[in-house]
Amino acid sequence: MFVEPSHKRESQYPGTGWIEVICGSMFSGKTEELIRRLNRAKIARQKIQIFKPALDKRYHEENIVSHNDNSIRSVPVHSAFQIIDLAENCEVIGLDEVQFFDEGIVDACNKLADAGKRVIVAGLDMDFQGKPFGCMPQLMATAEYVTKVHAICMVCGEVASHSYRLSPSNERVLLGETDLYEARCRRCFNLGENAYNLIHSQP
Ligand SMILES: Nc1ncnc2c1ncn2[C@@H]1O[C@H](COP(=O)(O)OP(=O)(O)O)[C@@H](O)[C@H]1O
Ligand SMILES: Cc1cn([C@H]2C[C@H](O)[C@@H](COP(=O)(O)O)O2)c(=O)[nH]c1=O
Ligand SMILES: [Zn+2]
Repeated sequence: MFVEPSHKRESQYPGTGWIEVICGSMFSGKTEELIRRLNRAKIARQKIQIFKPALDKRYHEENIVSHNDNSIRSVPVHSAFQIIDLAENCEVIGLDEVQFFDEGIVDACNKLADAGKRVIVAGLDMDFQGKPFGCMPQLMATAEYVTKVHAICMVCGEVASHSYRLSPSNERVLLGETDLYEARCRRCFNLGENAYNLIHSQP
């Protein structure tokens, strides 16, 4: 479990912030982990602000909601630039679904961290094709802390790191939940649509 860096760090190096990345497949618990960290910052009476890309309106217009129905209030934003201004007066910034932000998000997160803020981002590390998703590689490279969380493979019950798309669409962005995606391990992801037959017919 991730434990926040000591407050001593802040007094040793005043004005130094940092970036935390929470990544993994769909259903791996990224949003739950983001909410957990932000709630702890709230308990510590830190000023927090949470953002999500405006395009993600699956569960709620404003709230960030996990597949487990945990939720926290957030501000939908259209571009990375908006975040710098909106986050000016807070100490801790949370971003969900960060893979959907434009490429300016990497600079924005680094500027905020340089300005002494704790920046916690959660996002898909891979798309439905198993390719690195948007800004995620750059964010992971420039973050101080990277946590990869895992789901359970819906086919075989192993640890899952991939998001398997159940529809034939090839668009990179296709919002959905269990209607369109399932978590899979590498083997079942590569087996594709035959995975259930192949895995469950083995002696
Ligand atoms: N295949 C799965 N593996 C693990 N958890 C799953 C799976 N399918 C549904 N869940 C639920 O999803 C929750 C995690 O939701 P969430 O934090 O929103 O994940 P993420 O943001 O990574 O998509 C789990 O606590 C569990 O209740
Ligand atoms: C793999 C993949 C996912 N998406 C969409 C599907 C969901 O709306 C979000 C991910 O949500 P979660 O909180 O991580 O479960 O992203 C997509 O548009 N393209 C993809 O390749
Ligand atoms: Zn599997």
